[in-house]
Amino acid sequence: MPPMSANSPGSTDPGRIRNFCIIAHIDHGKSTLADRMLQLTGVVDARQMRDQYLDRMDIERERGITIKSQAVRMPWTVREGDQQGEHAVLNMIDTPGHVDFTYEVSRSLAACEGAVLLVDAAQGIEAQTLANLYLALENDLHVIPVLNKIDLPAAQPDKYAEELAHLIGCRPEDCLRVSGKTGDGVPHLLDEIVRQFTPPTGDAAAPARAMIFDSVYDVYRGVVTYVRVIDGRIEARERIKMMSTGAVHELLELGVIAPEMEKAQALGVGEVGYLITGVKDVRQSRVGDTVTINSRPAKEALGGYKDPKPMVYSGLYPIDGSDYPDFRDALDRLKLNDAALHYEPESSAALGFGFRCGFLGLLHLEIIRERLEREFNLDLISTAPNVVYRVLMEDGTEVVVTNPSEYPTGKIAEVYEPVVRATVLTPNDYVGAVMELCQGRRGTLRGMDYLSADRVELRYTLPLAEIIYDFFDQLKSRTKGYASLDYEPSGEQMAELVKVDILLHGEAVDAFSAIVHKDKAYNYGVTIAAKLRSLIPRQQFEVPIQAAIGNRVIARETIRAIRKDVLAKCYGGDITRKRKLLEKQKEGKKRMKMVGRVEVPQEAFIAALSTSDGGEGKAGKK
Ligand SMILES: Nc1nc2c(ncn2[C@@H]2O[C@H](COP(=O)(O)OP(=O)(O)OP(=O)(O)O)[C@@H](O)[C@H]2O)c(=O)[nH]1
Repeated sequence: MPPMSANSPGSTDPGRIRNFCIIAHIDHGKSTLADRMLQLTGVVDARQMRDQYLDRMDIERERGITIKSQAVRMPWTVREGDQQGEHAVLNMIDTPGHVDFTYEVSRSLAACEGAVLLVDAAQGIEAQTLANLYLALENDLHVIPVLNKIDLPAAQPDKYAEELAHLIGCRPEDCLRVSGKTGDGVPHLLDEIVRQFTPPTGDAAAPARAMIFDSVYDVYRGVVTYVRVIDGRIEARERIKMMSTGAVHELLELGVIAPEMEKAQALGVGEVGYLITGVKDVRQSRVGDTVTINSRPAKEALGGYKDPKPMVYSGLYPIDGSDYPDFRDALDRLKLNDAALHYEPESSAALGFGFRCGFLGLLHLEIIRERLEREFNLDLISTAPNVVYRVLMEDGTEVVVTNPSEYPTGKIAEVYEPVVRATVLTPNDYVGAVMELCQGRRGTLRGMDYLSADRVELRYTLPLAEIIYDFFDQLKSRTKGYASLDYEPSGEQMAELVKVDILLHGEAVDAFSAIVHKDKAYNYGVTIAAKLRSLIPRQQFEVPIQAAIGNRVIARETIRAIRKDVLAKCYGGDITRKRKLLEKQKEGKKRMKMVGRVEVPQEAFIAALSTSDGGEGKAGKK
């Protein structure tokens, strides 16, 4: 070990530092490799080791996915090669792998000089391998291609080294081969990280500038902000300033993660660490923002700060109405840790009081919902997710619609819907199936490339609304699980959309209103109407279920009345008496029809929403 002073936080020579991240398609083994690195560098010993050390949230561990990025400082002494014996400080920044969190990935990348591109040697390149690689290249990172899981019998490292080399433009032998599981090849990878990645450069004398690449809420300590120092130096007990808002906070503590929090006196150029200010809300300390010192502030913020905007909305309602206050408190608590979560109260005739919530995507929605149910013990129902529409009225006004039941009724000139640029990677055999699916979802083919003889990249522009439902499940089932998907927002397009209302006994049921493409309106109407018919019990009177666009009914189902058999005791005999009885019954029914209200058990709504095709799309792992 080098003497403490040379490599301790605040006084580390930037020349010794390497800031890097591991990028990979989901399940290609990023967390496992990170675990091995922690062990090999000695920051976690075997006794403390548990799988996926860095994924701290329970949900992360159970789902095996990384939601929030973390950064660990690891000492490494080069074992072989021309730099043998050099004492380096490695900062490994773990990045989330899912499309919903691309913004966090790109911020983490901006804090690094290099990226380890990890590819499962039994699977080859997948859609997020490409997406992450492009993000890394956009951030000017040096990329080390690495094939993982070489211990697997099904591994084909030679084949995929060719593919990877072709993609990056290097030689197949430049692709390293490791097993995160056994540790094979990992020390060599650590050596190569020191050798190939450049150390950070920054102006030590300039006013401090540090980029926030993550910010998490801790119940005991308030918000913990992860930063990478670009210029200057941040010392404990200084007052820091957030450059996007101008807010000034007292710095209570700073330090590094190794892999638990370790207090330090300062953080210098190129260093990665944490800041604690005592603020209680992550919105005050947002990913992408620049931190400077209040007494000597930097003039210009680091570029690239972006406010995360919700892409998908859904109404969340407690199944038991008396849970509403708890639900509100739970959302307030979650918000402290999630700057991207939006919500406002709404009420629905069918579901009672709840909140309209905005999410980055479907996985984000599922995670929040699961956390609400698990950590706060709430039973919730969510309405079909929808995207945000921009409606231009003929009178020139503009309405932004986040809830279908608030779709304007006046004269509409144009409607815009968000679109995404999607990349699908699929084996050659399934190209036809993928194209059929994308076309059925109003996709426009933008390009097609062969990455190798049997692997094709298809690029589509697709309406976001068409993929938030069951697109991913469909893609997987049509390609026997072989295709992978990645997408990013790509503006909006004009579309012929209509609002379909579902009327129960003549009254619109807000929870089922949906904005759909005009060609799909009929299908939506028929499906929901049929589903409700099967779920709502028969009443004393006839209940029509209608799907309508404006005043035009496009589908109808009827729940037949329970017909009391008034003739039961009237054998044979007098036909006029029979007729009289029937007349009377009809009148009774009529009265019921006019004055009666349909008694629909809430369970029926809940069942209809949770099983509808467009209901809770399963985002799953991508
Ligand atoms: N045989 C073998 N299995 C591995 C290796 N590395 C990872 N795995 C397994 O692959 C699966 C996925 O590994 P993770 O490390 O969770 O993958 P990840 O890329 O971090 O996944 P996300 O956090 O969801 O992005 C787990 O079941 C691991 O046990 C390896 O080198 N060899």
